[in-house]
Amino acid sequence: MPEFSVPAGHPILAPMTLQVARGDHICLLGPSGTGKTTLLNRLAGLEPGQPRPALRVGYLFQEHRLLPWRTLRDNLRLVGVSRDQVAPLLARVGLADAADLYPDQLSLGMARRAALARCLAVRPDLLLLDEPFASLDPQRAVELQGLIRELLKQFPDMAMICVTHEVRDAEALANRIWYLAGRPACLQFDGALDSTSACFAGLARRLEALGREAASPA
Ligand SMILES: Nc1ncnc2c1ncn2[C@@H]1O[C@H](COP(=O)(O)OP(=O)(O)OP(=O)(O)O)[C@@H](O)[C@H]1O
Repeated sequence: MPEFSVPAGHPILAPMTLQVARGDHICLLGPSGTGKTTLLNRLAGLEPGQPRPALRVGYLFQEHRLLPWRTLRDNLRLVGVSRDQVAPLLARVGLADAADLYPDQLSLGMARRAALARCLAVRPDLLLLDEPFASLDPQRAVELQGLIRELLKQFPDMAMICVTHEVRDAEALANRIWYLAGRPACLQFDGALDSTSACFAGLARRLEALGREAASPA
């Protein structure tokens, strides 16, 4: 995977160079408003003046961003999914019967899964998820988490970076944690996640302490 960098002079992010390996499953945590979405945009090559990234990126935005006047089938066809592949792709995300529905006919959870299908359509090297569980009821959130875990198993070379506010999401999905904080924001923690409960509890306490430090005046 190529190196990612943030140049000096960025309005909210400190200069940094980030290495992401194939198959990395990273959860990106940090206080609200720190710049987590901005960092994802940077990684996706969406900031003004950035060149196209040298890898395929699937980006699940906070909103589904499907075209509301097109069916799911057409939304997928427009990103290059062949006629034959629409049904299998929708089946992968549990929407086998939804090809002819419009985005407005979907629940929030279904729309997010449809958007996830569109991300997968580009066969991404890097999957970016921006708060995928936000606003879902606990049952739907657990279902989506299970689906994402399954997809990560099916695509072992794909790297994932998932923004979340819940340390528990990291426990379920990640093998690595980034903690972004400060102004300008930088990665104050980048480490492997050992999901044994003792280590995990220690990590959660450490991230909480980093959050308190970041929030306290200098
Ligand atoms: N180019 C820019 N110039 C100035 N400010 C910016 C720029 N890009 C983003 N911001 C501001 O930086 C802040 C951080 O935004 P961002 O959405 O990335 O944070 P976040 O950590 O994802 O927040 P949340 O957890 O609440 O979703 C916001 O107030 C945003 O308006």
